Amino acid sequence: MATWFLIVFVSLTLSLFLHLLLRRNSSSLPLPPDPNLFPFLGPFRWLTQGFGGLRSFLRTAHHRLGPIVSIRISFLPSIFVSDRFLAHKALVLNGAVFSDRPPAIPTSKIITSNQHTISSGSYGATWRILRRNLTSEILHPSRVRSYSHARRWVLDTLLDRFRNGGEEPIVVVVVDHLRYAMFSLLVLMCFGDKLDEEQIKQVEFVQRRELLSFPRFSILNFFPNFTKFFLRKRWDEFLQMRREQSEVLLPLIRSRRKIVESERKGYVQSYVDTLIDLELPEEKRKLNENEIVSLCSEFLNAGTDTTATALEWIMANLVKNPEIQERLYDEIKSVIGEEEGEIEEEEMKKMPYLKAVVLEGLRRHPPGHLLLPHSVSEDAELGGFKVPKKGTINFNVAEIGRDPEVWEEPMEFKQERFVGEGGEAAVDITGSRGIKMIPFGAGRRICPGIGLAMLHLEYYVANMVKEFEWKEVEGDEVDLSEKMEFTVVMKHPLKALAVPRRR
Ligand code: HEM
Repeated sequence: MATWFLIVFVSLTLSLFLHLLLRRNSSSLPLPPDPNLFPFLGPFRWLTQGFGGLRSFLRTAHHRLGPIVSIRISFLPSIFVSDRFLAHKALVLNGAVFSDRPPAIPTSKIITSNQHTISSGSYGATWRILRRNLTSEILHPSRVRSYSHARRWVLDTLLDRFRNGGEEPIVVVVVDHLRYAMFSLLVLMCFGDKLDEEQIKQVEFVQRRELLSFPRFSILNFFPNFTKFFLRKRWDEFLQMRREQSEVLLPLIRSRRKIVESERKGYVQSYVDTLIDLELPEEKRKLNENEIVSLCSEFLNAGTDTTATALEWIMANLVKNPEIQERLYDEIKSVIGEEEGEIEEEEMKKMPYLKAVVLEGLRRHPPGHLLLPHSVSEDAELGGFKVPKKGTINFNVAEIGRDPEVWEEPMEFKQERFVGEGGEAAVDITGSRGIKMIPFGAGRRICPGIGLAMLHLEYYVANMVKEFEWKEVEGDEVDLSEKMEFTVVMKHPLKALAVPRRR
């Protein structure tokens, strides 16, 4: 008895001692270096230049101070990491601590219905149930297969637009069509029914307006009590935008609710259907309509802009490098011949060159140059520095994918990196075995849409190249300069001549 007591006593004392020691250690560590001499004033310089300003500011800061820096925008530091080993250590090896999200700023609170979305939710039971619902009910491979008719419908519309009713080649602003196509597809997956062009355009309008207005409304979050008084008009404008979004999405949600409640059998399940009956475990209640609007909005934004942006970058590189496009077309012909009709998903599995082109597109031009902000659930250590609880930490996706230590000539588009032995198989795009590129993030917060996104990218690139030869337009040559919107887009949108392969 006395021995047992002694063992328990010693173990408890030891763990208490270790706990205190670790606490002391992590809290006595310094914060990562701050490039600003005057912490709060410095960021104003790049805030006035938008996200593009932040990017060049970070590049200089990392160059000067190393792969982990901190910047003070509010009272808690924002930490930025550009090193792949540190990213792996935090996101994968220490995922339980590094997977939280910071508390929402006032405008995000409204957009996310108080953090009741997957991307904004704190790391806990509500986030888990929302994420599991999306992955198991909508993004599961068998469910994704059931949407193949929708992908084909959208492809036909897209190709018709490129043909523009005739056989003569036309010049197209590619991204406009790609964006509309991705909206048509995601709106269908979200609300179940094929909507007409007018309705899809309405959804696209309210969603894009929300995405593009982030910089305009971000000022409202600095001292909101003050801005509610002095910037009242801008607050009204912001709230009006949210109301108009609800006016477009709510009728679609309500009509779906009727279908679910009438227990009609035999229809393909949509995302809204899965949300209607979902129970929130912590609050022991179902989602309200406002929360369903936020979740639908998240689904649409997450799956459209990112994919359309990546598609545009890939097509731009195929236009700029006709020899890569021709090799891709040769691969397509070798698998399916020159017959009419779409390339089916099964056939894409026999196209390694296609996959290599898509991966190189994501490496060289990741749609997001940073992840969404992460936060730690307790004080933590990274790279010898302290990461304080509730501070934000983010990872530089673009710098990691362009690291010259890993990628030879990183700014060149070289799809052969991913071909053959030591190629694609050697790069684990999920980052779980080690990070070389993280266009979808890594660890517990990794993009749950990774499978769907890869499918959409491969499917639309392959079918667009099968139907058309994409050529540079004289006077409108491909320019790979970047511009920061919600994602990092082409500063000069791709214009290309779509020449039908069969007339
Ligand atoms: C090329 C297309 C896409 C890219 C490059 C992309 C990239 C990303 C990235 C970088 C993150 C942040 C990860 C982090 O914070 O650690 C993310 C999160 C997320 N993505 Fe995607 N994504 C794409 C497509 C999609 C699609 C098709 C969907 C679903 C329809 C989707 C749904 C989400 C959601 C819900 C989150 C939040 C995850 C969480 O916080 O747990 N994404 N995505």
